[in-house]
Amino acid sequence: MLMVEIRKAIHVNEAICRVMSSAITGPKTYVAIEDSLSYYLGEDLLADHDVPAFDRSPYDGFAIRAEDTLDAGKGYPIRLEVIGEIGAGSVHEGEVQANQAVRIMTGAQIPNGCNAVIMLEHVEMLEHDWKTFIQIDRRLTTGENITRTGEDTRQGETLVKKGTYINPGVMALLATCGYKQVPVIQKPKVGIISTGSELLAVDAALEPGKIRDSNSYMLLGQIERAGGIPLLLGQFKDDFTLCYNQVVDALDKVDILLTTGGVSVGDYDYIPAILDKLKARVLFNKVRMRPGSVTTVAEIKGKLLFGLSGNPSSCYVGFELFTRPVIRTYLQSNYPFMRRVVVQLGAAFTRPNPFDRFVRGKLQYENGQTIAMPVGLDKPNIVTSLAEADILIMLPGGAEVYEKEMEVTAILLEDQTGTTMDSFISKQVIH
Ligand SMILES: Nc1nc2c(c(=O)[nH]1)N[C@H]1C(S)=C(S)[C@@H](COP(=O)(O)OP(=O)(O)OC[C@H]3O[C@@H](n4cnc5c(N)ncnc54)[C@H](O)[C@@H]3O)O[C@H]1N2
Ligand code: MOO
Ligand SMILES: [Mg+2]
Repeated sequence: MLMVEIRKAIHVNEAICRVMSSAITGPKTYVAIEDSLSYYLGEDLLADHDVPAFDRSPYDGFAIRAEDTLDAGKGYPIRLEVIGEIGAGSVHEGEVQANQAVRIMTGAQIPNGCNAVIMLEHVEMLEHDWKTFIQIDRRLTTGENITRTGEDTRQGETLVKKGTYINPGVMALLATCGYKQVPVIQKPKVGIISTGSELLAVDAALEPGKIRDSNSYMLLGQIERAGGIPLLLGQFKDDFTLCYNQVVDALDKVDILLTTGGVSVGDYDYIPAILDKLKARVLFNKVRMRPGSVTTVAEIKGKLLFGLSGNPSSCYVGFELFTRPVIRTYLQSNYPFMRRVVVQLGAAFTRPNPFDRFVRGKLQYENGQTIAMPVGLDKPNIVTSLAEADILIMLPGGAEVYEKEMEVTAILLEDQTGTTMDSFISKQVIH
């Protein structure tokens, strides 16, 4: 009689800890600033100069000396002679004297001698003896309407820390500080092998008993969202030698390897045997979670292989919980884990489950309240629910029944900010 292997299921937190203890960090490299979006910064970004580097005008108007306006008031305008004009990028030569003004545009350097700016709309202009004058009927204070040197930041300040996700705002700072080439952490190459004799290519017509391979493309998107470079290595039928050779071949080409399917206890589930033959160190092969309980992670010569389930929802959740933080660690992110929020559950879950559940859901905003609304059928083989999902609703296992409007924790899938492992794990209920 054949014996079915009984696997020891471990808690999700324990599984995360085991994976993270084998996660490695990637090397530093340089990319052109125009290509730097979504990389992680490889060095602290320091201000190479005061920003701005000179006092400048925030308005189109006139640079003046505040002391010349001491006697100005409603009905008692004072008059200044306009002795020049500068646009942004130009500098007024010489020193502005008493009762003189310079017409100035937004962003232009404040001329020497001036200490205030008055907006164009607040003066009256007049011509007299071929000269231009402005009339001002209010008193200005020293420093009024002047953007000060170093107001934004001071030279030497750390503007962005190493390990920060480069968003468009960080790109502005990189440009401000003159980074044509940006130090970043190299993105990991993450290989995808789909296994299953039932799998068809995406452009193939359906045949009896067959399905199109959707996990490959789902994982491709998940890898990119996590910050890795996906490599589609193909779909392979359930044949031990074929799959074994593909895995061996792939391990040479990638930093992290993902397989989908063939990881459970079925007759054609060859991933466990492949890991065995590779003499891989299996970190776990059963997790107390739904979906994704069959997720298997192993280490082979310093590389992690994620044996993700073939079931689409299980594959998706297994990736987000275990592979994503490994990719983010490779990228040297300071916050490799997904952030969570405490929200109201939008629909009841009355079927108790001994395993922790990660329900695909979306955030909704109703009457000032944030609601975690489950999307689609909550079964591992479901693919349609994934399109709408932007959160995983965590429902800790046990005898509990989850009523609508109860407070639950939702993991944010689209958020790039992230959090630390300690903070991610401490928010989960430990059994
Ligand atoms: N006797 C038991 N049977 C099963 C168990 C168990 O503990 N004992 N676990 C179940 C759970 S839970 C899951 S999840 C699945 C895991 O199956 P595998 O990871 O071995 O995956 P496959 O058997 O290859 O396929 C499962 C399912 O997913 C479809 N699939 C596979 N690859 C793809 C793909 N690339 N794109 C779309 N869909 C895919 C496949 O056709 C199957 O329907 O095992 C349960 N069984
Ligand atoms: O591994 Mo299965 O995904 O628990 O659903
Ligand atoms: Mg199977």
